[in-house]
Amino acid sequence: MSIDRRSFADKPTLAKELAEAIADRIRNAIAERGEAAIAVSGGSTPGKFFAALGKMRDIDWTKVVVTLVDERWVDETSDRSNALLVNEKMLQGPAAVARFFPLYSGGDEPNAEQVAKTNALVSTLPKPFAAVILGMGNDGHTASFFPGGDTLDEALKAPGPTLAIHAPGAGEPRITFTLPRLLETDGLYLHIEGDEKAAVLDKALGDGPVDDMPIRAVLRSNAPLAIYWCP
Ligand SMILES: O=C1O[C@H](COP(=O)(O)O)[C@@H](O)[C@H](O)[C@H]1O
Repeated sequence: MSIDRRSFADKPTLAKELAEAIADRIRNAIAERGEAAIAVSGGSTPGKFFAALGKMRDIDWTKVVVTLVDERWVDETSDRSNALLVNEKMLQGPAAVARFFPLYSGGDEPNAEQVAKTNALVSTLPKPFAAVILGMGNDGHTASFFPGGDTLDEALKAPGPTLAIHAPGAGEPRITFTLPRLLETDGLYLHIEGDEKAAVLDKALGDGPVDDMPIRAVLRSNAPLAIYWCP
């Protein structure tokens, strides 16, 4: 386990520093492989980071593909849609020319047919990811690896690329990249804010079952992880 835990004074500073780190990853991937794919989280935390990254002019956004680590099974008109957040906050200005691969593929339920559609799309992503930016809920979930998830075990072990998951704390049905697929990345980041999340992280770093706090599967993987936190 190699964890680099970084603290920043406030949210704008964290957003700027994280955006610069991800921009470096994107530029390096483009220089090495001609294109870059990043997978970002949704929820309430990443808005400022998305805005800071999307404003960067020294990235060739025509060579960038953005996708989500996970999605609520709602269409993009819903204010619960992670895709809506990415489109409104990041894919504006210079970043508007980037391609976006959504995980939601239609209908009320991520059934086998819908997940197959999403998998067909995300299987065309450049590999590895240039960067994967995870978030974390106060229940210790990350991506849509929720405690009590009906496919949690598979989500943490299967090659994927994505699968459907339902959990009591998840609200809607979900689709999520699997952990092995997310670990195929040049850089792995965890972005959390606030004292409550710092306490959840401290707890997750201690002993205990992965099923109780699925973020532990990330923390206990061999992948180098940079944690970005601010109050
Ligand atoms: O539902 C989700 O929650 C997590 C954490 O979100 P936050 O609101 O506590 O920042 C997020 O990382 C994930 O992508 C999202 O689908």
